[in-house]
Amino acid sequence: MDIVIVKNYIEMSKYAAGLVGDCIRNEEHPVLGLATGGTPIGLYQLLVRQYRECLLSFKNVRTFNLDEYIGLDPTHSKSYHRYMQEHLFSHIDIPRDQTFIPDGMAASLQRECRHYEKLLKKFGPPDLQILGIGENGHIGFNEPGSDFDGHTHVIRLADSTREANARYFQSLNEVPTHAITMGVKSILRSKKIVLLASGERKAAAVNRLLEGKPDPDFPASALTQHQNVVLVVDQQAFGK
Ligand SMILES: O=P(O)(O)OC[C@H]1O[C@](O)(CO)[C@@H](O)[C@@H]1O
Repeated sequence: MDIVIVKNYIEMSKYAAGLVGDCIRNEEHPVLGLATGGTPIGLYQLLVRQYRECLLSFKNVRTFNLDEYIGLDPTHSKSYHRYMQEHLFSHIDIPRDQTFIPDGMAASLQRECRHYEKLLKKFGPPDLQILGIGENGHIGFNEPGSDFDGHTHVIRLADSTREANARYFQSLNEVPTHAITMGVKSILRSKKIVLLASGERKAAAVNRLLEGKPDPDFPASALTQHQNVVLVVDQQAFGK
């Protein structure tokens, strides 16, 4: 794992935007794996800026999001569908049918998981996968105890994740209890993985990741089994 230590959140976002820009410019049909949450918002702002300045086009890009809450309609203000529209898709020239996010409202969630995995196999794997890290070590919504061989599946969110994400909702009660997430194995198929971590809240998770021991109780540790991972971490999250 390559480790890039940057000063702060802005520098982390800039570094990541550089890697995404390189990927889009170098690949004929780039496939990006995208994350949500607070971590990649700065990255998306920079990508939108590069598009507006005509430095980047997303016309040939396909995107796969890691996860979606179960039970939230795509128009729900806290759904990841809506998040992606608000932070990225509605501001750039990516064709709608080239963006994929699991459907958390699907009548059959199991069928939706299989369908998403098929799409990943057909168009993927991502050339570059953006990841954040949960305070409990989750990647996507693969919670502690997740199988490293897992594909896209339904997951019950850990209490610690619901508590951490309650800051995005009006109250803890509103945070969905379940999500669809790409599995650890689906994530590890990506050609390159960029893991972003910013702020003191992430320092313990980053520390544990750097211990380097694969442990299903700490899902991010699966990344130590991948040959092309860049951890972009700011000084606070690195604990220095
Ligand atoms: O960036 P946050 O809001 O701290 O969340 C950490 C990670 O957990 C997830 O929200 C789970 O989907 C990631 O997408 C995110 O990067």
